[in-house]
Amino acid sequence: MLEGRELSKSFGRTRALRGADVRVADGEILAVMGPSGSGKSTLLHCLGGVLRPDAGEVRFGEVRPGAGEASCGEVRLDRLSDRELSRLRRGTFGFVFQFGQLVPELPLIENIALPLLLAGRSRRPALAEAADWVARLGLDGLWDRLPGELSGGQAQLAAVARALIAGPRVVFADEPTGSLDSVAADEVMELLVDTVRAQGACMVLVTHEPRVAAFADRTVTVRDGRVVQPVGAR
Ligand SMILES: Nc1ncnc2c1ncn2[C@@H]1O[C@H](COP(=O)(O)OP(=O)(O)OP(=O)(O)O)[C@@H](O)[C@H]1O
Repeated sequence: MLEGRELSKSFGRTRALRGADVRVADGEILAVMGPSGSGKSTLLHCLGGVLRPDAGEVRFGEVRPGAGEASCGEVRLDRLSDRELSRLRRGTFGFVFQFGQLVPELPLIENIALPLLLAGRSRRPALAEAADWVARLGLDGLWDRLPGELSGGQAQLAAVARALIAGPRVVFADEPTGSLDSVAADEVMELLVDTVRAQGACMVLVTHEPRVAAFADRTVTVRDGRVVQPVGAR
């Protein structure tokens, strides 16, 4: 459903990606591991349409059996306009990063409702849906707190809820538990993985931690800007 082929990306003289190939199947949770600076985040950003690769292809959508290369359900992200990319990022993809994703001036409930409000949903139903998430996160009573008044774990649960509330087809998570202790990290991972599976979405999960990668269906390693497939991988 999501595939990067021969992806290359440089920042000045730094070659962050050097022909990376990766594929995420429908409903699959893929962990991406590898040493610091090997290109994991750059790969996630290229797959998620945050960065445009210098070379290579990013394909997203259904590849129907027998429909050939140019199946009509498939989109080439690397060829989309900035406007089309931003629509895809807002409506079809969900993002969770390590830090600082909540809008500091908005209360918890409005932070969670934000994707629905940006998509044009009226305020009342959007806030009602966000309130269901607040309850599910066990954060009842904190709905009007500002992000600065939440613990790191609570803020990260809210960031996950915000990434998932609009039902994205692909979730991109870059070190989603990097700033948390192991109890809060497990809570965040369980919420992410359970919801991604329930929604039938797929996920690209960048992490340094084997404990977090263990939540995935499959793990690949990035080394020097290329994806190294483990022995026996599909
Ligand atoms: N915006 C940028 N400008 C300049 N160099 C960058 C930029 N983003 C990444 N790089 C460089 O590209 C290389 C790959 O970075 P990337 O963040 O993808 O690695 P990573 O594997 O995710 O690292 P980490 O595990 O430390 O987060 C690094 O050498 C990094 O310094």
